[in-house]
Amino acid sequence: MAARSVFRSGLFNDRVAIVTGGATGIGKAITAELLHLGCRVVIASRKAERLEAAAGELSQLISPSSAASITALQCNIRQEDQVRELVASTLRLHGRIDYLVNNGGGQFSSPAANMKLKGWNAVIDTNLTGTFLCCREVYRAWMKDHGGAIVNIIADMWRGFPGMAHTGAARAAVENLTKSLAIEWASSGIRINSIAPGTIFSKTAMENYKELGPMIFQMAVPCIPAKRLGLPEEGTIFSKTAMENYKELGPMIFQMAVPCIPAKRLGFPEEISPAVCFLLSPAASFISGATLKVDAGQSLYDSVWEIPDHSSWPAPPEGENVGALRELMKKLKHKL
Ligand SMILES: CCCCC/C=C/C(=O)SCCNC(=O)CCNC(=O)[C@H](O)C(C)(C)COP(=O)(O)OP(=O)(O)OC[C@H]1O[C@@H](n2cnc3c(N)ncnc32)[C@H](O)[C@@H]1OP(=O)(O)O
Ligand SMILES: NC(=O)C1=CN([C@@H]2O[C@H](COP(=O)(O)OP(=O)(O)OC[C@H]3O[C@@H](n4cnc5c(N)ncnc54)[C@H](OP(=O)(O)O)[C@@H]3O)[C@@H](O)[C@H]2O)C=CC1
Repeated sequence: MAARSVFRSGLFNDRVAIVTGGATGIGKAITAELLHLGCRVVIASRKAERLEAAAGELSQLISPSSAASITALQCNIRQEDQVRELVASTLRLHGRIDYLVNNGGGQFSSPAANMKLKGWNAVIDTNLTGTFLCCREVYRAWMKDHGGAIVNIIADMWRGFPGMAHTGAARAAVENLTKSLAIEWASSGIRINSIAPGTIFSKTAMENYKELGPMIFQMAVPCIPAKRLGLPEEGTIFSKTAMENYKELGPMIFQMAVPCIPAKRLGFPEEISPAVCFLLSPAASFISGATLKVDAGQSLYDSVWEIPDHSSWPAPPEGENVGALRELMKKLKHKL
């Protein structure tokens, strides 16, 4: 991974950052750019092996004359004691914490009606409670008395998040948490902002959705007049083996988002990290409680969620306008 940055090298010399989820995807790009700018970075997530491998790889990017360093610390942000230990270890190691990037998180894709409480809780605990715990611990242990800057990575949930309702709810809550903390902690000199990425491609993000291939069958249901999948004995599509064949197609859901992105391409982690560095930097010294959408306008445009044709909606109230429309439709039908 080659780190590049539009910012002045040495901008973050002697600064210390914690980046959760800093070993993969967007987090890895953020870590690489912070290192390039001279920062001492602690990356934290659950999978120790992956953390160590990323730390080894990213340390190769640090030039011998740089003040930068990278340390991997295992931490499940859902666990209060582990978050406390992450913050304490960082302070033991570096003696300060200037920046926190709450990037660790994620979800699975599922219609809300099918979600188990355990799955709902896993996503809320990770994205909302995990972010809260990290913010609270760095505040209590360091930033309360010394100030600092925090960036929370959220998501494009502005029109809800159909198919991932749990993460939509959690990210909207983090956006609101960002505003509350911006006010509560202003007097400590803490700035806190959010970044809402559009659809960002990375190998690890893609792998998270590999089980979605079989969903392609379910997605076809609205288009089938019988409103259910056919069975093999009916000579139609659904069978276990047919489904197995589509296992590889899950990651295609990233590609399926492209028509809904005004840029007509996916975003990449290296297009999120400059926005994070900007919000951490002195260039953003008057910005707090804000959310920066980094989505090429995706949130203003189209949705991948298809609503099948239906007639389930309650009828409109009878009156002259409904009557007029009915007459018009009758006439049009007659003409056609
Ligand atoms: C396609 C375009 C997407 C655009 C937007 C993209 C956004 C992104 O965020 S991409 C980044 C993707 N990366 C990740 O999501 C990585 C982190 N994610 C996770 O670790 C998991 O998704 C997690 C948040 C659910 C946590 O997993 P884990 O720690 O393994 O949780 P548990 O084993 O405790 O499972 C709890 C519970 O959750 C339910 N569940 C988990 N996975 C699924 C699934 N694929 N389908 C349905 N339900 C799932 C399930 O109930 C689990 O419990 P059990 O029932 O006992 O298995
Ligand atoms: N890619 C996209 O299109 C978008 C991504 N996002 C968000 O951006 C962030 C980064 O995602 P991205 O890089 O794409 O995907 P990745 O799957 O590569 O990154 C998710 C990271 O979060 C870490 N993580 C997950 N759960 C925990 C936990 N309980 N404790 C500590 N770390 C955890 C993972 O590490 P480990 O498994 O080792 O714990 C992993 O490093 C996530 O919050 C994601 O939801 C938001 C909008 C769009």
